[in-house]
Amino acid sequence: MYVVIEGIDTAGKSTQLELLKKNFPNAVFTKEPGGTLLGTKLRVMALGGEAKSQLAEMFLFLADRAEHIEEIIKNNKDKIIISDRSMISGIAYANQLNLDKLIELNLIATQNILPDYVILLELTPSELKFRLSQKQNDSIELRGIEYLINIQNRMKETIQKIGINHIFIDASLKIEEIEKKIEDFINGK
Ligand SMILES: Nc1ncnc2c1ncn2[C@@H]1O[C@H](COP(=O)(O)OP(=O)(O)O)[C@@H](O)[C@H]1O
Ligand SMILES: Cc1cn([C@H]2C[C@H](O)[C@@H](COP(=O)(O)OP(=O)(O)O)O2)c(=O)[nH]c1=O
Repeated sequence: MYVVIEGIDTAGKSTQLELLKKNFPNAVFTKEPGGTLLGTKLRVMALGGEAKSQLAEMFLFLADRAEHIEEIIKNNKDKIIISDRSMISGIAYANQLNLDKLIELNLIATQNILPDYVILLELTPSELKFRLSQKQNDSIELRGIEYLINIQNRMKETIQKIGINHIFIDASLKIEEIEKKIEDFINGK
């Protein structure tokens, strides 16, 4: 079972993943970008803001995704896999091509493998503004509130368009409330 946690930067993914590690001790925890050896190198390049071309940046993430599917997802298909981000981020953050083309490119990278369940943590603009003000931002986060809310909308549109089993959770709820919703969703309650 391949489960992914999605959400724009600061939505609370890492916070919930720490709790999931306690609640699902036998699951395989992974992430994009950077879930493999090659991926750790691609991650540094992708997040460093070095690429002048947005297309080049997108292909770094796609290369990371292709390696991640081959090495982590296919090799653990009998276990519960819980991943921090997925092709949903890949499609939503690469907004220079249309959605159909991006889905096609991402399905090439994933060998047509889709997540079984997607959990999207959803932020309001004001909560996003507050959370970004509380931390040092990387090159993508520096693009701003409107940019990230637009990405969040694209995440929702992508999840609905592909038709993956999903739950959208208000990221401003209490940490424990979110934890409970995620656990119930994964356990099929
Ligand atoms: N439900 C919540 N309510 C309020 N603050 C939260 C909540 N979840 C996470 N945070 C805080 O928001 C910030 C970003 O959370 P984090 O888990 O690092 O997000 P992400 O991994 O999605 O970037 C952290 O300071 C974290 O403590
Ligand atoms: C997976 C993926 C992530 N990204 C972006 C989203 C994030 O800004 C960054 C990944 O960083 P991440 O480690 O998920 O950041 P955080 O913990 O701050 O949420 O890369 C893309 O632009 N394309 C992609 O395909």
